[in-house]
Amino acid sequence: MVTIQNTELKEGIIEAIEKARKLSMPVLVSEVQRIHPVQPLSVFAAGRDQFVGERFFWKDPSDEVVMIGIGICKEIQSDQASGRFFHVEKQWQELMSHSIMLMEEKPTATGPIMLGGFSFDPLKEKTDLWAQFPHSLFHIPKYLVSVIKGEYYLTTNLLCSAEDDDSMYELAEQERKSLFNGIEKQELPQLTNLSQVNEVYPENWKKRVSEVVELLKAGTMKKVVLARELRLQFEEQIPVEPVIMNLLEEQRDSFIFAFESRGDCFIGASPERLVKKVKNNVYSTCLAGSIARGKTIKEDELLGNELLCDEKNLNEHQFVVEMIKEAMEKVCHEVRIPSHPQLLKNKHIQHLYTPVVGIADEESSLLQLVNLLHPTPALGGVPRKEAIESIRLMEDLDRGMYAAPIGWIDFEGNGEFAVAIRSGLLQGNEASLFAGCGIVKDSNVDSEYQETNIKFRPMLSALRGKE
Ligand SMILES: C=C(O[C@@H]1C=C(C(=O)O)C=C[C@H]1O)C(=O)O
Repeated sequence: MVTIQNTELKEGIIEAIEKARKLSMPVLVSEVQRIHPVQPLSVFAAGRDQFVGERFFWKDPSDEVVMIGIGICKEIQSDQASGRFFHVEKQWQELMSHSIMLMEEKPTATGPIMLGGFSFDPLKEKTDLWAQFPHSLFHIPKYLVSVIKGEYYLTTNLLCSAEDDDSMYELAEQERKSLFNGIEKQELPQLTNLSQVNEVYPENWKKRVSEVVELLKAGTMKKVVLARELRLQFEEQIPVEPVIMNLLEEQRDSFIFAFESRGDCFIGASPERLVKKVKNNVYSTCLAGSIARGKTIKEDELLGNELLCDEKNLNEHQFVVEMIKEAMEKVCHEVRIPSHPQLLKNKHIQHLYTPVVGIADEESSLLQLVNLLHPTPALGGVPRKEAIESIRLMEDLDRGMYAAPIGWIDFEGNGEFAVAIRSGLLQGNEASLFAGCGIVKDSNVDSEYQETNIKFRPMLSALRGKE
């Protein structure tokens, strides 16, 4: 039983309405209370009836932060191509600067939070595939359940305008009661049958890889990441809940995310952190260089050792290390990076992995770091500008939010962004899955193709397709 306490939300709403009248702008009121433990996926499922299309699920690899956003209190977007990170940040800071917070304690990832992300390349022509996701899109959820180090919190966010009155309180109370009523008895919908898997023009993709290899041999570029798409058909509409459940079970050490917008859902299990900021502490990840998992422990070790010694993969990895180091040094007075990569093993794949830790200068912000880091050469290439231009021109794919930053920010500027890989877009009874790999001048077309097949597996398996 989730008990929602009577708190000072009503007084907060009255105060926010008065403030909204004085300032002639809407004012956010945010209330946080502790609640009894509740299954995160049941909260997500409970939002299905009233808030389908307005939900967000997030879990980090260490289970430190689990968040479920239900409903939209306010949407923040930007269609600007240049300066989009700062445009979003400005809107967020403005809203925060006059918001009212009702909370006895301030654990991270509670209170007003914006959840969402950015597209890979705002200059790439948008296709119908991503019509439901603007290039920069964040939701401040109406109701947010956060599980922080085993403690459970419910945040209620309401945006009060001059025309509102205190009946808002009764409405919110009714809404959250009906959301939490019988939550433990929630039954998750079943996954429907997968009827078809189509590779989207694989031969064209291979041709593009060869063209890029020639370009790299001839020119000054060193690396370009090329991605491709699988299109899946199901017998009926794909429910999000069982897909999240499968990802949670199978991809334990990954960021699990699901972002609903206007009927579609972008979902995935990424092993790659772009950046995390807690006060002045900054964390990032260099992840590039991949090989399959072995079928036996012995084979797995052999493959891992092969990867750790493989020059092509080590070079690909080094591009990422150098770029992340350079980017972080712009806003950090201390950056620590181990000199050799280690292995990061997920269920279907292993990678070269180098963690990065920094101490940020006082005035630097999380979105400033996102701006500096996205896209790293793990998803774009080297040099960054030329590689992005080549991807824009040569890749027959609208990446949308694939390979782009997805995550959250709280009112104190703390938060985390993952790189949205191992991901897919659910659209009614169809899904698109995305996977790419770094092309360098000694790339072999068939091995790169095989590598993308491995990278489709986490999502394919969660959708119960053939692995
Ligand atoms: C591009 C993807 O993955 C990225 C590319 C990698 C590589 O080329 O080795 C490894 C990890 C990711 O940074 C993907 O999964 O789609």
